[in-house]
Amino acid sequence: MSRALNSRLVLIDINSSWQASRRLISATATAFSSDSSSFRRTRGARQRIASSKSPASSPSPVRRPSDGFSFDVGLPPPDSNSATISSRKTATGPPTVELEAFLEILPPATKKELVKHEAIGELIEVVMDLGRKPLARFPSGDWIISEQLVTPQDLELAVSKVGDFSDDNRSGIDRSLHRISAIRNRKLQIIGLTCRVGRAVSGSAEIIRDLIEGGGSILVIGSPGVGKTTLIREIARMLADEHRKRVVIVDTSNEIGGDGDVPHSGIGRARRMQVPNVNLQHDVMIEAVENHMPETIIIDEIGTELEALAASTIAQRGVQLVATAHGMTIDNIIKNPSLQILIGGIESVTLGDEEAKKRKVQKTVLERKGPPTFTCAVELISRTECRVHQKLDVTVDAILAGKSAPFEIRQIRGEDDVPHRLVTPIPLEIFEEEPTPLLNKDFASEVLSDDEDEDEDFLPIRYNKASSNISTSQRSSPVHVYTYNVLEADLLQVAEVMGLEDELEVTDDVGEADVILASSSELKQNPWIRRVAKLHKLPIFVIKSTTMAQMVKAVRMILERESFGSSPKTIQKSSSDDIEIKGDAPESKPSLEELDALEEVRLAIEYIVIPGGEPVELLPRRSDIIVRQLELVESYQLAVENLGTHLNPRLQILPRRSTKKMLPSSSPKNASDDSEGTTITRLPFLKD
Ligand SMILES: Nc1ncnc2c1ncn2[C@@H]1O[C@H](COP(=O)(O)OP(=O)(O)OP(=O)(O)O)[C@@H](O)[C@H]1O
Repeated sequence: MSRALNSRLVLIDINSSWQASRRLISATATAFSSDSSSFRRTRGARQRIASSKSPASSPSPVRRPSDGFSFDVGLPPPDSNSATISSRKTATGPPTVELEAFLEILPPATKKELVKHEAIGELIEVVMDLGRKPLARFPSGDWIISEQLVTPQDLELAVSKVGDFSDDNRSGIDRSLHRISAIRNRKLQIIGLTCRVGRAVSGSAEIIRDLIEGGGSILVIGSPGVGKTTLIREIARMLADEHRKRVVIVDTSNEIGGDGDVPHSGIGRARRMQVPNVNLQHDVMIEAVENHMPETIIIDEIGTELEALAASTIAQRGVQLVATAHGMTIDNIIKNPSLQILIGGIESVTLGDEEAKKRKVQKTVLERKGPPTFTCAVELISRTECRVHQKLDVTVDAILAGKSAPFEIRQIRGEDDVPHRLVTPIPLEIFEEEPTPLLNKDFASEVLSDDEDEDEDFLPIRYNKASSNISTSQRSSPVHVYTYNVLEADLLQVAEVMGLEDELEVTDDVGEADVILASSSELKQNPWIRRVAKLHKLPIFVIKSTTMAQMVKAVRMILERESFGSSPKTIQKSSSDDIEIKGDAPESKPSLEELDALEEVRLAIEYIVIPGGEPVELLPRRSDIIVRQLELVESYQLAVENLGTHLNPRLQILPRRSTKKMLPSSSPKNASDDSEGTTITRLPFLKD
């Protein structure tokens, strides 16, 4: 197998203009053909692959104005000459010079075995844990190198050959890109090493060349080891060498520019700032902008809130940012409170009736607070495939609205005998979804029928809102939720953003739970969830997908159930084995208007009156509904006034504690037999 990395030196020499190369790369059907010594691309650009036996032809990776650009696959150590470049061989060949530096740190016996592996050129990591067999990681999987267990001497030998470990327990080999990470025992002695082979992979950023050239800030995300660092190293080189930009790398673990004070040539002309202490990364990021006039800043791993803030400051100063963050998808970033700022931050917004109707969404929505720090985002799926979000703001807005985000899938479609195969962009796909159903609808319609595939995004299963087994008076605060296949952290995060974190708790003891929240797929796969629910007499809320919007709905419905619950109900077994939760007074089921009115009260109190200390005037309502509103205000022990008229009663909730208890009345009249502007104290109150 001869993929780009493990292969011989490849020179791509494009004489056409930069624009031409750009067009070339973005062409959907870019085709290559190759043989052992050369390959052609069908759009006129000339390339040649220097024979691995022709070291003299190895160029500097720096762009030469006269001949377009050139780059090599498999980078030499900076002090090596061209001959060392050409020593790169196919995967089945002997290791390269730089790989040899890596192998040097291994115990001789381990090294001897490892070099025999046919895919040595593709080696990713060697893991050495005290008292265990040494392990090699390849793209194809893990491989036990030898039966001999790792000894303290093996580890000592390795440690003696690498630089000092910094406070993130990482070290490197001078002038190489390899990363050595230590695991320590409680006495801080090193008992394990993860030794990663670092490589500069020229051409690895072709897949997003258009984004790089576009000048926008790029966020690269992907799971550990997928190739993020390798990608941004190449981006740094491209921008510095080919675009002559002033690029500064904030290199926290010396992973991008390699260990030692002279940076690896893999970063080209880009400058590199080392970071003395991992916790100072954000300071160095700001220092880079303030002192070195960069046009682009490259950062590996934005992980803390301070770093995210620094990134946003940098972006505000008009500097292009290229950074990585851990996570598989944008959704992960949105749900990470420390990193949320990178996508603009999120907040919970209560829509007015009209707006809610116009948008066809529930009243409380999550929205982006401000512009994202990055223009676009790249989700690295593998070294050869990524999802591109050209407009991060659009993507984030779509996710928050519970819709599928628009994205582009890009692949490098390589064949074993083709050293490089470039971008195959698939046109932007926008998957429009119907807006999720309104929350404030008749709950009766949300009770699931036997057909579990009912077309609802979020449904309480066999649970009638008016049929809670917990009455308002019995309500335990917070509500304890037991989840199946719904991430606890996500749920709590949503509750926090909605300001409801005190009202909801996730429990891992189903006996303590008030409700069950499950994903529909989980419920389908595990019928015993129903049995558990039945046993504990719990309603099951089902969400179709674990998007933020769905979670918001889930939280709202779970808590609204508490707010609106009426008298204690019982869970009854249906004729089938399924649980059926029946209300004993279906006629008391709240109307849509009533739900809306109560929701208005709840939001006013929880978002404005209590946190902001401001009074809120409610909409005029029918007097029977006013009575229900009063009951709800009473449960918060807040004072109210009637600002309306006899025919048009209207409440104002005041930010002060009620000294009286109100008597809920069943008679609408009670709520309204006053004239304009009279206070609600004319309504019947209980004595203190
Ligand atoms: N395009 C590529 N071709 C060949 N090897 C690659 C490529 N990209 C990455 N690698 C190799 O894969 C391994 C992991 O790459 P890298 O360190 O860039 O991943 P990462 O996503 O930054 O990991 P982490 O999140 O753990 O820092 C390294 O050994 C690297 O040399």
